[in-house]
Amino acid sequence: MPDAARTPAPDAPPRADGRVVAVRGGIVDAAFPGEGPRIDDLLMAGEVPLQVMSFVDGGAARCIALAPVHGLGLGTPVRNTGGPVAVPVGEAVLGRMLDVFGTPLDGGPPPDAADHRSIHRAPPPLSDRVLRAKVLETGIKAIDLLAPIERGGKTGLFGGAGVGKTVLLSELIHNTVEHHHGVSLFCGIGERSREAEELWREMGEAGVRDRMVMLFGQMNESPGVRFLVGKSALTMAEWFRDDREQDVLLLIDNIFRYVQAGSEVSGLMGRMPSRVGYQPTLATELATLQERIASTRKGAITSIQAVYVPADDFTDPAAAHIFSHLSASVVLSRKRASEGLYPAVDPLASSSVMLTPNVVGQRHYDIARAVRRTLAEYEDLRDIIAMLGIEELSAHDRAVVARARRLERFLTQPFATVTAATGEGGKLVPLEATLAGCEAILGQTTFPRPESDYYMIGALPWTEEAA
Ligand SMILES: Nc1ncnc2c1ncn2[C@@H]1O[C@H](COP(=O)(O)OP(=O)(O)OP(=O)(O)O)[C@@H](O)[C@H]1O
Repeated sequence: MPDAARTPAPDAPPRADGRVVAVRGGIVDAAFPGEGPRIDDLLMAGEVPLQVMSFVDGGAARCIALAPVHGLGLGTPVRNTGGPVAVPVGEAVLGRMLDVFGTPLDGGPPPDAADHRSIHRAPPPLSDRVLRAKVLETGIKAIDLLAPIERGGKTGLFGGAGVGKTVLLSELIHNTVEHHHGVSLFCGIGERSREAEELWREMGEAGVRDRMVMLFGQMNESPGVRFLVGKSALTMAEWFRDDREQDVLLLIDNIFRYVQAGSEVSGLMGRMPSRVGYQPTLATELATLQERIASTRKGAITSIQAVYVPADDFTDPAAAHIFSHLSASVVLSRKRASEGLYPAVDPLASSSVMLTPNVVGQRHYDIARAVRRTLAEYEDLRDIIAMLGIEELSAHDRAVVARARRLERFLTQPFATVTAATGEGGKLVPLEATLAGCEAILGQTTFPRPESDYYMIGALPWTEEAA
């Protein structure tokens, strides 16, 4: 059924009222005397919005509550709005902080939007999609060198708890939103509300709020809200792409929380869990969202998604499924974070489909490979060093270690978003300076400068002697 037909007309005749017949946690069953609602319809049980998820034996609609269910009881009247959850779309949402329904969280009036659209939409057909193979430069050395972000593609920032995903995402927003021609959309799913408020303030201070929309369904919200807020954000992004033919930068913190909300919903619905306790529908649920994040002839949606990795286990089914949708993966490592090597990008585990000679050029490709090789050799030597000491290494291996340790430090970088904590200003490094710096270190055979000189700097401030 086309989406337009599913969007409720404001003057649609009210459908027959139903009644609540069961309430279990966030799940509500509603029975209707005559023609009942359809899947995805939005119902109102008193003040509590419900979305129809399935039908139980006997015909009652099984719904997920999109607000706390306090006050609901058996017999509470249920009204069918006649359409699915719909959000305001258009210029009116720019500069606003909204929730899953497009209701303001910023204290302002509701967005004055001419149009509302269903949040359940099909992805664009394959024939409309385009591949651009262009890189989005971020000014972050480790990312631009080893896992270049694709314009119009999807990038994941993977990491366990507290390794710096949110900090890295904020820095990427800081570095890219200002230069991005088009609009930016930030979608917060299941994270802390405090971080949301900080980001809102920072965006105001940076003066980019009027080109940005922020949507939040944070950790204090019901699983239904966290499950749907990503779709609300995409519906708004699609309007800018399709109706305005603009490029959109879509930032999601944290896509794992979407999977987790789906798993909570599934559990509440009484579905049997699958691998590692996840919902049996994990792959389809993730695909419904990820497939919509697509670039078409009209405009590109570039998305950067933070991905929480439970217990640092990268084989976790949620992490593995998310990974399969991405064109670039920036993996953050706990070991690097513990050594203070921020951003804690793991140079060997991070990757991007952009890192080929055809896209980034032969020189960049060769330097990235040489950096990886040097760091991999150092990894292999670490055990020997731990057991026998560095003195036992050959002169060649000792030079590899010296180069690798300087490269590791050169790939750290002070961030503008953690200035207050570190006492330093942020440093944006052009790709050319990153390449030149790595090339210089790779070419070194003597090492007159101590490793610490390379730590938390921007571009190399001196000319390296390649003697
Ligand atoms: N680039 C950085 N420079 C300096 N410190 C950093 C950097 N990245 C992270 N940190 C430190 O690590 C802490 C945790 O970072 P952050 O909140 O981004 O982690 P996270 O992976 O998003 O965690 P969570 O999963 O709990 O949301 C920060 O408060 C900061 O102290």
